Amino acid sequence: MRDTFGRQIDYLRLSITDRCNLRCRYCMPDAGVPDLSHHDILSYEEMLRVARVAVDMGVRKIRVTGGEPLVRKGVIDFIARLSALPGRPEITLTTNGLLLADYACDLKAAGLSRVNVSLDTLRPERFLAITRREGLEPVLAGLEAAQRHGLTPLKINMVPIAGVNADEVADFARLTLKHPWDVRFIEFMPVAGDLDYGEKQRFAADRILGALAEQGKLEPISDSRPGSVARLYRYDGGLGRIGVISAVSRHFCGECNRLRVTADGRVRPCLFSVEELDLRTVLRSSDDDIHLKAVLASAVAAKPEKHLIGESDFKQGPRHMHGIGG
Ligand SMILES: Nc1nc2c(ncn2[C@@H]2O[C@H](COP(=O)(O)OP(=O)(O)OP(=O)(O)O)[C@@H](O)[C@H]2O)c(=O)[nH]1
Ligand SMILES: C[S@@+](CC[C@H](N)C(=O)[O-])C[C@H]1O[C@@H](n2cnc3c(N)ncnc32)[C@H](O)[C@@H]1O
Ligand code: SF4
Ligand code: SF4
Repeated sequence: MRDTFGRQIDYLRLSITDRCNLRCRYCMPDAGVPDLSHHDILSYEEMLRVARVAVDMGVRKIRVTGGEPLVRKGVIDFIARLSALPGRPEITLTTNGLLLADYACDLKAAGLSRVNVSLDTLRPERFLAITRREGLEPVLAGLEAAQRHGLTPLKINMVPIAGVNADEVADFARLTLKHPWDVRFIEFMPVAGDLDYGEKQRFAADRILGALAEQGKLEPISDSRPGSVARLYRYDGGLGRIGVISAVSRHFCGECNRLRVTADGRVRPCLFSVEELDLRTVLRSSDDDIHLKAVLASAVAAKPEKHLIGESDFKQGPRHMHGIGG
């Protein structure tokens, strides 16, 4: 699939739930999310059909996300069926890691290739302040389990916020000296307007790089994979790599290779789309895949050249990140 700007779209981000066992302040309201009825959420059967058709149209990588994907019942079996699809797409997962120690072995056996784990602090009291829940220890155990079971290369995603956790950038970066992990720092993105951190607390890539440089000399690494969102570096002697995902200050939209499907069956041409396409109605009204293909092709055709953050016509959509999947 090629979009109108010549970009090859071969990466599907599939959100399997909008619910979560954490309440990160920049992602989800304190009260959680209103219950969607069983009927509103795509069944695994429906998602497998979407995935099969997308693979048929050229998708090579599927990322399972959420909300927290590991809280949806039956996720292991779903991943096993995804990874067995004709065309054998690469199946990856983005998780907060809380349940990873319990699931890592089964995820690997189900055919999952690797995991990206979101973690914003290495300090227990801050973990509670940021996520409104306890849980640092299980996440750290989850990282070790994922490494042990070969869900690698393991990536950690950290969103630094000034005055909250940005002073831990160097501590996170130092993890790469001892572990073969990619530690990636992500700029906060204004997806929906009413969450906890404001514009003043953004910690942009230049500040991240400044904090990293204080630790030692960063060697840039070139990443030839198309569609990679991070600029990569390494410290001398480090086992792992350091990434900076400058989604706002220096976007990577020219390399965009992705489509998103939400748990309630909408396709989003862009992470920041205000308009979505309704896949669910089409899924439920016809068994002929031709209609499904047409919706996916329309979403690809509707991909914008780039996001408009910082420009006068940028509009925030109604969905929070937990309803999109990152
Ligand atoms: N602006 C923007 N940010 C993205 C996009 N895709 C992922 N991100 C952000 O990058 C961060 C890391 O995303 P992940 O879920 O780990 O996925 P990924 O970076 O595509 O994963 P890899 O396959 O390991 O490269 C998250 O905060 C996402 O919201 C995108 O298309 N646009
Ligand atoms: C929405 S979560 C879904 C998967 C899983 N629950 C997790 O936390 O990894 C995916 C990613 O989005 C990131 N994220 C959420 N809100 C964000 C925001 N406003 N700006 C930047 N990243 C955000 C999280 O840090 C996480 O890495
Ligand atoms: S970032 Fe992930 S873990 Fe945190 S509230 Fe959002 S969905 Fe849940
Ligand atoms: S912001 Fe939109 S166009 Fe840019 S990389 Fe992300 S999804 Fe693609």
